[in-house]
Amino acid sequence: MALSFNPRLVRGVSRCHAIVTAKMALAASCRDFSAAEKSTVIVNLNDNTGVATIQLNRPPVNSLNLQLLTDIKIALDKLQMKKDCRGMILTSSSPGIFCAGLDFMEMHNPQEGRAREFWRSLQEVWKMLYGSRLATIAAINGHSPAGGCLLSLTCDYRVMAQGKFMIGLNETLLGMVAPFWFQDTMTNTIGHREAEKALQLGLLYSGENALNVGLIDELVPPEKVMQTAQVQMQTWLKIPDLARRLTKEQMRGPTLQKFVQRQNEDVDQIMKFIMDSATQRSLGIYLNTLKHKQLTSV
Ligand SMILES: CC/C=C\C/C=C\CCCC/C=C/C(=O)SCCNC(=O)CCNC(=O)[C@H](O)C(C)(C)COP(=O)(O)OP(=O)(O)OC[C@H]1O[C@@H](n2cnc3c(N)ncnc32)[C@H](O)[C@@H]1OP(=O)(O)O
Repeated sequence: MALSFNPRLVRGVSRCHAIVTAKMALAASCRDFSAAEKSTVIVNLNDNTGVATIQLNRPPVNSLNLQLLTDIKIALDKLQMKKDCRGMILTSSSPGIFCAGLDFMEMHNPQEGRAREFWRSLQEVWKMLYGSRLATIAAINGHSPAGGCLLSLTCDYRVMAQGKFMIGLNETLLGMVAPFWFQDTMTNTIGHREAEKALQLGLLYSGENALNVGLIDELVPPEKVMQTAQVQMQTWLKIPDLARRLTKEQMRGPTLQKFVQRQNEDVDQIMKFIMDSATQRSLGIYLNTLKHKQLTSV
């Protein structure tokens, strides 16, 4: 079967693989917790406030490949082991793009072993973030489709930048089905009826409409996103940690338990789906759509 081939995308990916690690000047009270020299995340912990920041740092669009997922997991592991860390703000080092979702190169004609590892890493990152003991806020400073939207939905609160940015689970537009745990995370946030529409139609919301349906909690000018997230974090950290954490556990527990029960089955289903030629054909068509910039938000 002939597959669509998008040279522009392939160029983008080889560039992505040459990972750029931004150097940050650290304030005296901040410690750099980045996973490694060539990490695709920048992590800082402010010792005075107990609030950490994880910046996705995989230009140009922070698409989630195996390395970025692994680096997020390492960073979270380290932060959650620090007793004095109480909150985490998730954002991007590239204003204009929070996260473009899963890296197409992990999905397009993958090796099965790598694809399994990739999917398990995504599951692990979701599970850690959704069940995190930390108060978590997504500072969504740009586009946030699909897997990017999922990452933000794992957080306790979402602040998004005003502008022409879009957010949503647009999987059906790719001819794909958002897995049940993507769907559950969305439904828990915006309710069943809105999630039914959003998921079936693959809706990408503008900031205003995302605010209207409760997909985000605040919409602010781009330069105020981080500051707003930090102010909001103080509200969350005023609550005694144990009470807040146990409440979160109770609210999210059933979704996490369902996920754990079906986690292996989910990997098998995804593998069957992604290794299928019809899936690869749809994906190829979508990649051409992306090339011609036909994505629009509602
Ligand atoms: C192994 C198992 C895997 C999968 C299982 C299969 C199915 C199960 C369910 C799947 C669930 C899927 C979840 C997803 O997240 S799929 C990804 C969906 N993402 C999108 O649809 C977003 C696509 N991107 C865009 O719309 C735009 O790029 C964006 C984010 C609005 C930014 O626009 P702009 O600033 O104009 O930048 P460009 O479009 O020019 O992009 C720059 C550069 O990046 C490349 N790129 C963009 N997105 C991705 C991506 N997701 N993966 C890899 N590369 C990406 C793009 O091609 C450009 O490359 P260039 O060479 O031109 O610089």
